[in-house]
Amino acid sequence: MAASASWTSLKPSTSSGQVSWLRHRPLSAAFGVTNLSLGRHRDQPRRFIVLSMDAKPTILVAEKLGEAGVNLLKEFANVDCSYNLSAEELCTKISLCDALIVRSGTKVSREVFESSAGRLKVVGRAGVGIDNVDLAAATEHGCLVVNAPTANTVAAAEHGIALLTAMARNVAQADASVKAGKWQRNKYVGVSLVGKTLAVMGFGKVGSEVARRAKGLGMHVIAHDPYAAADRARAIGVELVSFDEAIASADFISLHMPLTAATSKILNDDTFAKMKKGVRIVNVARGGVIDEEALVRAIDAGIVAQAALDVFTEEPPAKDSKLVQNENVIATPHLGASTMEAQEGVAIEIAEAVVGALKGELAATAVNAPMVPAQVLTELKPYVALAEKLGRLAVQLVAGISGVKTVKVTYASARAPDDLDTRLLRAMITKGLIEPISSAFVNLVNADFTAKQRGLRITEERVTLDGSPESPLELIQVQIANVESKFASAISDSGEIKVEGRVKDGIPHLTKVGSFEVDVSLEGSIILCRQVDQPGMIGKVGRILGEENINVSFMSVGRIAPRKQAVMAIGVDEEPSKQSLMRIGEIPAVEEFVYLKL
Ligand SMILES: NC(=O)c1ccc[n+]([C@@H]2O[C@H](COP(=O)([O-])OP(=O)(O)OC[C@H]3O[C@@H](n4cnc5c(N)ncnc54)[C@H](O)[C@@H]3O)[C@@H](O)[C@H]2O)c1
Ligand SMILES: O=C(O)[C@H](O)COP(=O)(O)O
Repeated sequence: MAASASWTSLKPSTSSGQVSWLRHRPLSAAFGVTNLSLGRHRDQPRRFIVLSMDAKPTILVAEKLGEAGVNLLKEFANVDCSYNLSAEELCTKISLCDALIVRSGTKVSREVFESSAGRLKVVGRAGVGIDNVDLAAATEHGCLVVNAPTANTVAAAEHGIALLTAMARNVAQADASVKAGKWQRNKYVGVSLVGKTLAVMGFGKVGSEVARRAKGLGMHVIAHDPYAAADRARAIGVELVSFDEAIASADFISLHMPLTAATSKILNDDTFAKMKKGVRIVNVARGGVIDEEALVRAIDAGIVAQAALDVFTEEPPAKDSKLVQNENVIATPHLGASTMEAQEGVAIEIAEAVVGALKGELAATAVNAPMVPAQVLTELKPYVALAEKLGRLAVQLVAGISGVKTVKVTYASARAPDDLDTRLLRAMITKGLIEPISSAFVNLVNADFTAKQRGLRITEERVTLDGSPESPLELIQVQIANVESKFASAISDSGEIKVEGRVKDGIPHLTKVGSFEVDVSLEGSIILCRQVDQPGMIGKVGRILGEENINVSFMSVGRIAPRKQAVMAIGVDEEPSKQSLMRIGEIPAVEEFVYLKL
């Protein structure tokens, strides 16, 4: 990563040693949006992705969404409800959209992200499953993916139970028979559920609700989920067992895991062969977790007595699908989430998530970024700002020709290590490090990816302090190794550029530069001066700035010893002119200085 292209570095000759300053390119270019709003009162929420309030974003709703959700979106954005778009039409439209909302019927492929040319900032999945969204491509394009993970849980669980009971009592087949004018009471004798073993595969939100309801029907419920907590299962009277034990002992198997590389075709010829003869299968998860051809074979072989399917590998399945046409199979057209209540809930949940994300709030339902619970976020907010600003300062201290490759971040906290999630802080430091020197748009979603792509290695260290863990962090330190600095005093005794900051009264402060203690609030911009400590320096610098009507927000001097070298940190609200900066550099006692834009 070369720290040069976007800065103007001037080096006027002075009698007092090296003088240099850096001019930062406009932030709006880094964000790739127009009218970026940087002005922020300290009480305003910290924004992560900032879109101008006067440029209304455009949201494409590509599948039917509950009215309440659409109305919420319309309060904030231009909403384009265009359903049944072809892949080409979606790719064409997407370059004009800031957000896209889909259900399970739209493939949000890599081409969609590429076609958006960076404009698409959020994909909202109005439901749970995100297997129709190319998450890797979204992350690489810095596009946040949010879903609505809770609003349809009960609906899906109820549909699972509906299929379970309907299958056991041949409801669908018997109904069709009666409508065909028949009265086949002997043909449609069913099986009872009470006392039977149900294996719930995937003990997440839907799976656990199915388990709870099945217990109410008098079933013996076991579950398999490699990631579920045994005590959560035990609490509702469910035993967690291995995959093989689950499928071998079940009379009924209900699938509730996501479709992933590991779960794809998890029910196949081999696994069907291990099941009890006459097992009955319910699938309201994803069609792809079953090898559908193997299921037909297992039904034909009498291993599987019946299957009740809401989801299919291809949706809709082929009209002549052997599976769907099998008389021992009942099928519904992906109706798990389709209740009035669930759809209203999902629509509101996704509309709020998408609008929040477009406003720059951190999403609680982010799929490709760490979820930060609101409470944690509130607590971390000033540290998030501190982290970005330290990154921004540190990289501006690097001399133009040096390449930033290794950054070490140290967090000092009295909290236990697992009580402080630093992913958000690391992402913001990365953003601060990369954005001033590139055209990259860095956010919580793509921070790690962008750093890796640029060969930037960020290591983190935790220092556990004694004392009260009331505040999450005592200080953050950012060190850049193996570089030269525009401001030699920023190099610590161990040879790295080092900046350190703390939060004081909710405001981020720079508290150390190199080996010098300073104290300046990280607002506006900063001038760092190394000088010979002597009376009148603050006055001299203050007068130069005052003559240009530059407001000084903070000044602090950190020195080795009286009358020896000192570093003066001056916070300014406005950008001083080159002439004023040159005049500061020409003050005889000033040995070096740097102007840093936050
Ligand atoms: N048919 C519908 O309309 C409908 C509605 C809602 C949800 N769903 C689908 O149901 C599934 C579950 O949804 P959820 O909200 O309960 O999700 P969830 O994330 O809460 O639960 C999924 C569970 O599966 C577990 N799991 C992951 N890999 C596993 C594996 N190899 N073996 C066993 N368990 C594994 C996870 O640990 C997790 O506990 C998803 O596929 C979702 O898309 C379908
Ligand atoms: O994953 C889900 O939420 C369900 O499969 C529902 O999908 P749908 O929104 O397309 O009904």
